[in-house]
Amino acid sequence: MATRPASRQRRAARGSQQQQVQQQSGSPTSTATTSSSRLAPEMMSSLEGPASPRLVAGLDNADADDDQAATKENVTVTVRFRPLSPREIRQGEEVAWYADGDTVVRSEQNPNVGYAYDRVFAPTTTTRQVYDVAAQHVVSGAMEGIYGTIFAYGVTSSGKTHTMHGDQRSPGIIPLAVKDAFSIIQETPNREFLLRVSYLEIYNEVVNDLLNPAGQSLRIREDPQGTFVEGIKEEVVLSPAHALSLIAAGEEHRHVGSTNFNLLSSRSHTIFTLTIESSSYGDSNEGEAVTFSQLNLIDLAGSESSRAETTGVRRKEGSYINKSLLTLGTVISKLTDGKATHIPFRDSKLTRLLQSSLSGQGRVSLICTVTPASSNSEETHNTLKFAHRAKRIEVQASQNKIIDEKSLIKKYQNEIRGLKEELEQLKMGIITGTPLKDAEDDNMILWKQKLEDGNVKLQSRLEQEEEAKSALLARIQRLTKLILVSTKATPTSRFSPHPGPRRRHSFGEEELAYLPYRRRDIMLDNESNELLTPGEGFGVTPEDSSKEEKKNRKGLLNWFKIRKRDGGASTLTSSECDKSSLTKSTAPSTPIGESLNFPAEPRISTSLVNESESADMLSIGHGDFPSDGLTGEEASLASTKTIDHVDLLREQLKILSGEVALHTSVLKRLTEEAGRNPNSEKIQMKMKKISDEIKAKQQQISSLEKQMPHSLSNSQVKVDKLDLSPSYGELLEQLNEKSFELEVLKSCEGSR
Ligand SMILES: Nc1ncnc2c1ncn2[C@@H]1O[C@H](COP(=O)(O)OP(=O)(O)OP(=O)(O)O)[C@@H](O)[C@H]1O
Repeated sequence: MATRPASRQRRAARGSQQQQVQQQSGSPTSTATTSSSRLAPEMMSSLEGPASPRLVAGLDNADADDDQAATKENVTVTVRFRPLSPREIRQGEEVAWYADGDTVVRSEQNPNVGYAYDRVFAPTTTTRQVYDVAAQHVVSGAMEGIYGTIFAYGVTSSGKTHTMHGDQRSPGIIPLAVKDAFSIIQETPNREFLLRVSYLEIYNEVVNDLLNPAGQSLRIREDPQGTFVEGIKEEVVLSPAHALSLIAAGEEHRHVGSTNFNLLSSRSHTIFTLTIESSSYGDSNEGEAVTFSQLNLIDLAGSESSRAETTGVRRKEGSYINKSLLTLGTVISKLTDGKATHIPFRDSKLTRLLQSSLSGQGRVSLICTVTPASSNSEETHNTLKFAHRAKRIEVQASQNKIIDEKSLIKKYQNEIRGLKEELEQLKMGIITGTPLKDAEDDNMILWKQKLEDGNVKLQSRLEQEEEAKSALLARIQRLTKLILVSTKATPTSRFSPHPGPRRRHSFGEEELAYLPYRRRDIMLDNESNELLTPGEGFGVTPEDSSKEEKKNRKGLLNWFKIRKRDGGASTLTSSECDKSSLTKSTAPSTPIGESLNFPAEPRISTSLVNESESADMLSIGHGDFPSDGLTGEEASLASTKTIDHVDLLREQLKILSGEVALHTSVLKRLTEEAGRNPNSEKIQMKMKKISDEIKAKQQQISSLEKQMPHSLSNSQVKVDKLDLSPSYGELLEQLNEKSFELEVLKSCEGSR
């Protein structure tokens, strides 16, 4: 008996070699290749491939009609088999369903029962391959303004979280999509982008904000653009590592628990949303509508049979999960039966939030995860029927444009434009409406008088001008860096209607730190058994991947850190911004940067720095600032420096908090591992190392926090010391703006 499940399991693993396997089993379908004609007619669905990525309205010549243009597509439906788990094999489970070729799932018991989909992935398929077929076109569409939704559906323990989040060896659809989004920006030099993320869970029919623990029981509201969650926190993201660190922080708050079937079972549905705005690059975008879309990446909780849990909290969770999934099923049935007059979207939070996607706005990809195991045969059959129905949903892939006031990128672009004009005026000395020439004449007299008196007021005024210019530059630079552009120097092409060469992603260690090293280690078996599938290699050779790994060893988080320091350093120079002081900037300047005669930062880069450099950055502290008893010039420069320093401190705090979240997440996983392997010294050592790192980072956080008010009050004192004219006072007020992050947050919330 022990060998039978293994041979069955191998059969499921060899979808493409099914002919040979079926001959072994003597199955009546042994001569069949992937043929839909053998399927019961009512069970066949279209065998066409997944919707191809198409640009609906080319941005080059988009006019009002083009904007409305839409292409009808069907939801992309794929089925992913996971391998039998060691436990299932030990228990003598047999294969009940298997992949018959690339597009058909067939029942082992009744070979006439089969279902066809856009693609069926055998257990050996890597998540990278799943991504290429089931997700890439949705992600690239979203970057072009077409709403996109990708979700994993299946019974508990069938592999949804493995598919959507993955592990460090095999990152899931979410990290791959995040990485892809940033690669697309890099490959699109003619446009500028603003990306923000939100992350929520629906737990027991309550919507919680995973990025903000205070955001519990949020309300779902509607506006002409569709449903949205009121008060959800949105964060502008600057790099893949930044976005992934937010997911890591969010995962800390997600509800998971162990069930009879899965040690780490998701007890809530999660929706990770990437909001993408873009407009053409440069100053010519004034008045142009902004391309806007959202990409929803959804990890559903798994439906559970009554044998899963019979008591307590898990049972209650299970019934909420089942109810919302049932509503999802009903909604999909009604959407596809053509006669339904009422679609019960409002019957569950999940369907309410998915309403726009399911009613046809944008691309949808449904990845159904299934286990071949015979004990789950009935549940798998239900999943297959659900997937089959969903295939009939029609969606419209149309590009979305929005008007100014809804757009955050527009808000920033306008503000940058305004500040640049102000800066020009300041340079020409006309900012207060008092011609500088007159002022200069006055000042010449004053100058003589002051010289005679030994007063250096003019000097001070020149310094104030410099300071005001620096402040404007700093503000422009801070806003500019939120808008992402490619570092490629020459804009060559607009969005290409044809997909470009396939992007291959490699991740830095820290980017995936929130994921378990190898999720399969924590299956219910309490043993470190391998599932019978080879490790995933992302379609690259081990050699390639080890090279890539080395190249990215430090991950993009470090790039993010050093970039901040570059940004800080540049604002510390004079308004003329001596380029030689910024030789670290490896990428070409953006036009905005050039026109302002200061080097813009490389906003997408994989430049690597080592830990000691980031430690350097953290050591920028009081020592860098002039002590009391400064000359006017020193005080003036110091106030600018101090304000920039406060910004820098805030960003360092943000980065450190992200790192603490990542480390805490790793520690949590290690603790669970230690519970299962109490004698493993290696795990204990790792845990100690991680806790030490958390402590060290927490100390850094508290020392930075102590510096914050000190820096601010220092700055205030120094600014007060200067005898400021009202116009300079106004400009300096900008230096003392409220927290930059708070402002961004407010804008994000206000933009809904
Ligand atoms: N394709 C796969 N290849 C290898 N291992 C897999 C695969 N799919 C799932 N697994 C393993 O099976 C176990 C259960 O998977 P996972 O937690 O992703 O299921 P789930 O559907 O998200 O469950 P739940 O609904 O209970 O959260 C995990 O240990 C996971 O690593």
